[in-house]
Amino acid sequence: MKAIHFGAGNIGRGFIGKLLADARADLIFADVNQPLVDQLAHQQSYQVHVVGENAHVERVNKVSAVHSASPDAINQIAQADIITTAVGPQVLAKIAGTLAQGLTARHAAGNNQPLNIIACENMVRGTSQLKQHVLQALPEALHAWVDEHVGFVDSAVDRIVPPAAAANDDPLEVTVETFSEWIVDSTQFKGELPPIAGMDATTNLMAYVERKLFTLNTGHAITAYLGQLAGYGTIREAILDPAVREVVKGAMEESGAVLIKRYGFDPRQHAAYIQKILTRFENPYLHDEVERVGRQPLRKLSEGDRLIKPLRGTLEYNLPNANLLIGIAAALSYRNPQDPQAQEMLTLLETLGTEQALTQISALADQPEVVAQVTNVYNAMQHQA
Ligand SMILES: NC(=O)c1ccc[n+]([C@@H]2O[C@H](COP(=O)([O-])OP(=O)(O)OC[C@H]3O[C@@H](n4cnc5c(N)ncnc54)[C@H](O)[C@@H]3O)[C@@H](O)[C@H]2O)c1
Ligand SMILES: O=P(O)(O)OC[C@@H](O)[C@@H](O)[C@H](O)[C@H](O)CO
Repeated sequence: MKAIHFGAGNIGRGFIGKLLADARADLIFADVNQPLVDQLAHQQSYQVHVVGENAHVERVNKVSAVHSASPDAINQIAQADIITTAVGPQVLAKIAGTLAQGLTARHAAGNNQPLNIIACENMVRGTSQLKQHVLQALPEALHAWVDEHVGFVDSAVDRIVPPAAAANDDPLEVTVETFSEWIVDSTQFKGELPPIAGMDATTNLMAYVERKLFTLNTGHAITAYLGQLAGYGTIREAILDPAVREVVKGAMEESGAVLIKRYGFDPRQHAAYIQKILTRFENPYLHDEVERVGRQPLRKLSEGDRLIKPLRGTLEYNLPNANLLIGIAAALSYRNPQDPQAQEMLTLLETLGTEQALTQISALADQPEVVAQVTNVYNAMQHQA
């Protein structure tokens, strides 16, 4: 099995790339970070520290790396059996051009073997969105061939992987939690399901994507935003504060009530799922900064993402949402001069005012009452800060 993984970052090296290597795939990382590409190409292996219960170190061997926009990457796409990504939602559109060039070369070479492409990003049906970008970049004459031979497979991916400590002298080493979950949509594959241990297939992907994004990521984001407001640097410090924990747990329960109603999850199992997530946030072996988890607040406040989509669910089913509203106000309060989206959000708040900025950022024009409620909480937070 020949595999190309776009994005040799935390989740790329620490989770998806590792599973592909464990499955004995011939694995090539594709990234834009040239020093990282050079280091991987030179070293061809790296260590993964699995921390928590049964802590141990694993080595990933025999990997190679190319620049993601290079002719090498295009050649590799022409020959690959599986392509995965962990580049960030906003980067999918950027790699679509390279994928389209690779597919064009594959077609020209007469390679009709099935190819499956799986985006492993924190978003709902990210691969389907990537497919649209790729089709836009391809001549129409190739669309039918792509439909026949290339599977665009949506997935849900869960493993907390913060960046390695700055003091670490091995830039390739990654530290990961023990827990991991990678679920793919079995209905979208072309050819046989690739034999990758740790990749589980389902016919009911949406339930798993929303369960993960609207529980773990909802709680994670709120922990980060309330954590920053309370002056904490890490997720662990924040979640150990009873006041933060109460809102985070409450917001996950509010979102959970929507998920239970929508997908029929067992309420007791869902409560256990939330409890396990709280324990994962407390992980004493991970140093996960609130700035990583809170990154790109405009994305996190967008209508289909972890804060607003669960809120919309509570409005649809007439369910409680007081903690989600606090979480949204905390997200608006997030400040980070190093994060372009945090800066853009601040500019919007200053130029438009809170109500109009939130309405625009989160597409809430039809919910003026909710916007007013969040604004009240936000104003109170600014006075306390
Ligand atoms: N870290 C986690 O805990 C975690 C867990 C689950 C899902 N995710 C998701 O995985 C994705 C990546 O997250 P991460 O934490 O690994 O981020 P990261 O910043 O560590 O890694 C992203 C990598 O993508 C590379 N990249 C950027 N533009 C590229 C391009 N055009 N072509 C190829 N590579 C490019 C970057 O250089 C970087 O190495 C995100 O969508 C994130 O939401 C992360
Ligand atoms: O990657 P983001 O920015 O969408 O979200 C930040 C974290 O919540 C996220 O990376 C989690 O660590 C991950 O989703 C755990 O599976």
